[in-house]
Amino acid sequence: MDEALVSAVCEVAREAGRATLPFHGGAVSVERKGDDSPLTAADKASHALILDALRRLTPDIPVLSEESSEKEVAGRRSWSTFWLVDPLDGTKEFIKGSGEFTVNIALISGSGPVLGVVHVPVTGVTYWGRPGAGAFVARPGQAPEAIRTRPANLERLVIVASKDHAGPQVEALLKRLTTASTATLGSSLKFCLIAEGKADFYPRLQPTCEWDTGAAQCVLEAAGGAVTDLAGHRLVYNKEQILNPSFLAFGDSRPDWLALLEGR
Ligand SMILES: Nc1ncnc2c1ncn2[C@@H]1O[C@H](COP(=O)(O)O)[C@@H](OP(=O)(O)O)[C@H]1O
Ligand SMILES: [Mg+2]
Repeated sequence: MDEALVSAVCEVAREAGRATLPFHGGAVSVERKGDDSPLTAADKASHALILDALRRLTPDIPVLSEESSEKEVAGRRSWSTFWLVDPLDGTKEFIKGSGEFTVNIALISGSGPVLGVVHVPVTGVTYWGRPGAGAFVARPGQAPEAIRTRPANLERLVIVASKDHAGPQVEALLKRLTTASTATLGSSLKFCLIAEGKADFYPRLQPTCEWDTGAAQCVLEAAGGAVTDLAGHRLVYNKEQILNPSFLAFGDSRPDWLALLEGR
């Protein structure tokens, strides 16, 4: 993959982020999808912009977005390479006006991501990563920097968890670990904090879909971390079900994260 494609995809994510901002921070009208999850005009604007831009950039690579039809979701099984897009991850946080939402674009090849771009519209920060090429962050007005996960210090862990969908087992862990500091955050930002060495562990036992994790998993893996199911297998893509299993995301693979989660 050439660097020009990587830069172009980062620019698509930034443009999509700019398209969400006029809808942010005011009274935003919310529709409910078939599964009762929220949908705003910002999700739709970002989806339309990304679809159009990726189709122009790589006409031969199909695109699957959270806002694609169910027919397209089912049709993806025959694709070997495709763009996997969450045009606005953290819609609940977007509606609250918290700024903890992201634009996510992954390139899936076979069963895993080979490029991931996560953009944070409110701060203008963009993360990207490719296996073997490393992970990077670009902050507005600054040159891109390489990012790496950090070794976990079990006495001073930083644990990140969903603000809206943590669930009882993760909440119990956060209460039990008095030596850890915790941050609850919306969206794929949680993976990015681990990728840049500011947090150690993100346990996720509540449902997510492949588009919620593909781009950020790629950034985290390229930064030295991993995302596994509870049996320790890498989270994979283009599964029969678009839903992911419960997973553990971490920067350092040495600690027994499942034992920590289960209080063993
Ligand atoms: N019941 C459910 N089934 C599938 N995915 C769910 C879900 N509840 C939440 N999610 C996913 O969790 C994401 C939010 O995660 P978090 O709480 O970490 O911000 C949502 O992303 P969207 O905001 O893109 O819909 C949604 O895709
Ligand atoms: Mg999402």
